[in-house]
Amino acid sequence: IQPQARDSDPNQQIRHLEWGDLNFLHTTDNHGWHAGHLQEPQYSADLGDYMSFISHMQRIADQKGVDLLVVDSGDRSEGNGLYDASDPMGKYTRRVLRKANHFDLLTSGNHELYNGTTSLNEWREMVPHFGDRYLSSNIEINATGEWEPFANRNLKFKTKNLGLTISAFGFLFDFTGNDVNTRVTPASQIVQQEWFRKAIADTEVDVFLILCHIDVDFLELKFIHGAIRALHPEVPIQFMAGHAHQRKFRVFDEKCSALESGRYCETVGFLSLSGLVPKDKSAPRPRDGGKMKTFRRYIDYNRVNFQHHTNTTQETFDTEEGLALSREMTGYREKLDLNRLVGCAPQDYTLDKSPYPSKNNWYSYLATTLLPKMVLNPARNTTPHMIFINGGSQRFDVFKGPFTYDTSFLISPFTSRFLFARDIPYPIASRLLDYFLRDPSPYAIGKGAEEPRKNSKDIMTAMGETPSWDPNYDYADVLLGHVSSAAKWRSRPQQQPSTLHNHNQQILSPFQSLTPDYEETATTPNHYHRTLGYTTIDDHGTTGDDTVHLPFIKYPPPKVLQSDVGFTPTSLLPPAAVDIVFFDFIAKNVEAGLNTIAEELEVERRWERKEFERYMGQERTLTRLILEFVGTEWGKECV
Ligand SMILES: Nc1ccn([C@@H]2O[C@H](COP(=O)(O)O)[C@@H](O)[C@H]2O)c(=O)n1
Repeated sequence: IQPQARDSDPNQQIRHLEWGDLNFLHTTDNHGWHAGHLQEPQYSADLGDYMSFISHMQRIADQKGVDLLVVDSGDRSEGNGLYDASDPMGKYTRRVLRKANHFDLLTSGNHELYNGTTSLNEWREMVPHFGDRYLSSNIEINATGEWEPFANRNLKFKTKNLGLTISAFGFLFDFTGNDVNTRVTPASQIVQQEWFRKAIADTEVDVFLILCHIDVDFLELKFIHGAIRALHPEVPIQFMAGHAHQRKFRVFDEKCSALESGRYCETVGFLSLSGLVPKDKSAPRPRDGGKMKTFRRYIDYNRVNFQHHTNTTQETFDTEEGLALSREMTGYREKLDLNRLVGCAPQDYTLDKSPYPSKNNWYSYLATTLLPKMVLNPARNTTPHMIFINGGSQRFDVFKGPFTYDTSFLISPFTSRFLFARDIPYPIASRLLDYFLRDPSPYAIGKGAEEPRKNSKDIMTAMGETPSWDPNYDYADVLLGHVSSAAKWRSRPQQQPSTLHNHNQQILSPFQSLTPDYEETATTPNHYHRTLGYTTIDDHGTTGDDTVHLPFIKYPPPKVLQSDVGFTPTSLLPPAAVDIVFFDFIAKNVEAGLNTIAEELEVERRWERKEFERYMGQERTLTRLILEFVGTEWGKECV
């Protein structure tokens, strides 16, 4: 744990783990948060603590004679000062991850590929270090003038204790926002390639393991599932998924499920498979034979929970390696000056725990206060303008109290530049937001590829081209929006709110009664403390989270926010034309939006991206602007 962080409340109710034959610890979308959450005790463990946890879990697995695999689904990059403040970015993150060397298997996310230098450094430093264990079945890199697989496409191996034969792959969703030095082949094409078909034709495999940076509800998983199931109706398939920044678990069939383990070092996903029978007759027989069973649990990323699950104490938990790694990260954080106090946030500003717009919402604060004050171009300041920011560019809540140099990266890590399109006729400009809201491009977190993924034509084409396609799949649920059995849980009859009480015997609000954990709450002994946290509902029900929490309400964040400067949109006399100011990250969307609207309005003018100009200097990133704003506007007396 880092010196500035605090341990979580030890008096919370924690649900246990059920070990199986093959067990997993899974992380995803950590985005550089390996030093832990300094302002949130519930997620305050760091990578050193996680290493100690893994070593105890490994000991338990060995004692039980079962297997444990530690896997990571990518997006280790971007989103925390430990990653973003170094030059080159990720220098220390990659170093500590190599030193920890704790992954049995890992793969890449989209954030390893947005920036050409990031992908090159990942390929140069991480891929050779992890060797065969770094899996990437659908990414290629051109680092030497030739295209080559980014990492190992498939690994077949036997587990240490039970000798289970695993065939593992690593997939990224159909991502198209990558730099030109990498290319991503859609899963629907990979499943038809010779090498993949040969690999899945293997009849010795006990478990197909698909490590992927793909949300459990994305269509890509159906392609992979369908291709394997067509050859192996009975062999277990396990997806270890990522990308949506959520805790999710989805059942595909009796022997196939997908686990997605949240984000930002808030969650370690635990999954166990029991009832596995090795095809290799010389392998030891698992004790629990019989019907296959899958168990999942989302562990809150803190030392108290890690100790609970390993039956250790403050005195017996830490390993030498874990402590050394924590110290090393403390040193890097000091070197990067991440603890420097910049200002004091006067209140909490949240991305999705308060409605947009409202006074506690960060996007609202940006739109009304910060952007108009900080996004400046002396030559154009007097021209009315609209500033557009894609919602996914803002990554984390601001907490009341100390705002450090590190915080600026947690909130807004990207180095996007501000561009502008000058003198856009108001009738066109005023329709842009609506265009963005209708456009399927990824403006927000976890949204995936640019192409509309629910396009029935694409799906039918792919089905036709995949000879082994399982005709029993119901594609309607993909086309219409997936309704998993989680929805059934949500819609099942609830207890009356008036009969429910929390541990302080307060009557719960009707909203709270919607969360199934309250059925437990009503019968839980009073001595447990309840903190706000995850109350996940997934395909196995309502008890996936290891810690029994009070729920927080989540509101939809804006896909794109608009800040109007120098005019009042409701005025009867709007300006004839405005400047459109935006991140270069959405430049192609602005270009497409302007031209689509112009066409709709039968205006002849068309725009090209090369006409867009810099609104501010290259170094005036939103991260920098936030730092300057906080330093001058928020004061340094934290109460
Ligand atoms: N340079 C960038 C890169 C990404 N974004 C935003 O992040 C979203 C993707 O993040 P995930 O963690 O969900 O993979 C993407 O849709 C953008 O909204 C950005 O703003 N700038």
